[in-house]
Amino acid sequence: MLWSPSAKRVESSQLSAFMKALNTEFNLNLKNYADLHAFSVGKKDLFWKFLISYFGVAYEGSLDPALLEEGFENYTWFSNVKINSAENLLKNGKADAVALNFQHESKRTRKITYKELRTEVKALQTYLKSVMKKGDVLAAYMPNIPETAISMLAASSMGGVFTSTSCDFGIEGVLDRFGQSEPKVLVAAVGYEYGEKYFDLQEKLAEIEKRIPSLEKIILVDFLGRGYELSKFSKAVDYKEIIAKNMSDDKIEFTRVPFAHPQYIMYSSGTTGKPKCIVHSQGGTLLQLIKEMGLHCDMTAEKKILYFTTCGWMMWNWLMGGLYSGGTVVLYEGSPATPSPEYFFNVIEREGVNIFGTSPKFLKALEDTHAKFKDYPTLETILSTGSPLLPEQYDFVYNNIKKDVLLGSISGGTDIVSCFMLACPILPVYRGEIQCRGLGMDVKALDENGKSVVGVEGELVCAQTFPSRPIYFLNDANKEKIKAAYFDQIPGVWTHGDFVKVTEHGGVIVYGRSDATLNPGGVRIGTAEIYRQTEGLAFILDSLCVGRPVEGDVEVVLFVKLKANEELTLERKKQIKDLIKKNTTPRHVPREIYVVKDIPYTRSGKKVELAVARVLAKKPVTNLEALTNPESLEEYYQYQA
Ligand SMILES: CC(=O)CC(=O)O
Repeated sequence: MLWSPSAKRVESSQLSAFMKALNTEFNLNLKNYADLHAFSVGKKDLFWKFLISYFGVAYEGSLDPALLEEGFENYTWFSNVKINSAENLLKNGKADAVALNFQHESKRTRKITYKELRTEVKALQTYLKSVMKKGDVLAAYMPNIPETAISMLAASSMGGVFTSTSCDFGIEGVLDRFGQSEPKVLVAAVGYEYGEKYFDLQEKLAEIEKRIPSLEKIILVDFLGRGYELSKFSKAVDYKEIIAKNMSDDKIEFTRVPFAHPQYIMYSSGTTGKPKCIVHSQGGTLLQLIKEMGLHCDMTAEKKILYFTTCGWMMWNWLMGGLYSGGTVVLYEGSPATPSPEYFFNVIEREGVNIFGTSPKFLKALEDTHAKFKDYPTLETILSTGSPLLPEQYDFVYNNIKKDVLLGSISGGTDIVSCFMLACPILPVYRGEIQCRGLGMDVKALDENGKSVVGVEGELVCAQTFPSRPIYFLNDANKEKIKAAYFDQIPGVWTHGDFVKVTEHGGVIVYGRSDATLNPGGVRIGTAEIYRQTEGLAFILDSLCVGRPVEGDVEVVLFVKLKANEELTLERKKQIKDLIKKNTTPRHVPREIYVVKDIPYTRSGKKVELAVARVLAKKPVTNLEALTNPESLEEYYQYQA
């Protein structure tokens, strides 16, 4: 065990208070997290209904029945409820409490109180009502700045649907996404800065305006004040101007919509075709995020949460859930390494961040740059997601960043705009293990016979339906795409595509994507098992491991990116192989180890093993726009089977 919460932290947590209240309400005797989790999945209808009343969610209609059908065939949660997610996200913050604290790499900042936020959302909503109606889509091609959150809240407040990509997407990537979701309104930054470099987006935007026929208006945001030429566009209006014109003291009108009304369109980052458009509900997303923020992250009105994310990653949508608490959401825009990782941590110190979210990739970069850390008195929780957090990274955080901190690896994704496994303020942290399975999420590891197993690797499934499952996919009238994505593999359950182990502590270890598992000699090996070994080596900067088909079998091939001025000598190859053999099994040992200049990553920071595996297996790779560095794939072609 690396850390355990103090008695005070356990007692003062919202999760403990929630469990107590649940015991009183239903005359139960739940004593610990395992009991609470068992209740939440055993009596899921009572659990979700209680969550709604406990957290004071605003809605109209009847909570009965919580669910019309068991199973995953149809979305039938709270079919008699009408709700508005923006109304809920904006209702709890005190007028003068800071809702959004914007921090830019250039040291620009802006703090917006809940009162100011409501006023700006109202102003934008007034304008949007002249262009779009309930059910229409507003797309954002935006950095992580307050205007993006305001656009989401304004669209949601009137029953609009919100979708976003980050500004580093190229034209084709934007068209692949918004071309499918068909927005009426596009909110777009005219430029942004990253790593002290300015990226002017005007040319790209002019092209996008021409190529998305559904667009009726483009709202241009010049948040850096660099100026732009409105005449380059035929449908553009200026964000600041429309806000100034529509300012009023009137309250926002919230359109309550059916619980299963669409809220977000998200995009899969597959490498085998156009991204799939995953549609999430207003009610399901809201409930899930209230649960995760309130119970699992212990976010309150007094706290500040910063998750380092772009608007092209679901963690942005997740972060917006922090507003429900009435606390502060800190938006960080720019490169976390500009001017230095230390500067980024200064933000945590200076702004008094309590919950900080990052990724294993950033933690590794911090380790590699030997960043210096100070004391972060307010920091109580560090979250990490994007890929499995390796055991050595737990050591790094506790030895270098802070000793008394809850290190919560969390895992789920775009498909559920939330998590299956996550942090828990009343449980200890074990090295390399995600603390718990989420409340209301009937998560299991199934072996090859479909049996739920503990202590051995299996396929991650969710055995029962949950409110934040997608309502549908776009362009999927016969539900073929959604079935193929989650329900075809193992009948009756949600198969997530992760290869995991449920531990004896009730925690979970993720070994990688199950479609990227290596199968040499028929034995399933998660890629994270290999990275655990390679990425601790001082000469390796990064690595990627895939299976290469050979004569009816698969051989393990390892690609390594070396640190500057390092070499992969024969001794070092042997060292890698010996280490893998010693700490895993002989089957894990790579047949070949190749040095590459770069490892391909998605824009949300995931290694794209599947794309490399397809290259090696001579299969086509598409949707390259999902990658930050698609050119890196070139050098892998020489290693084809
Ligand atoms: C919560 C997550 O699972 C985020 C991700 O890895 O995309």
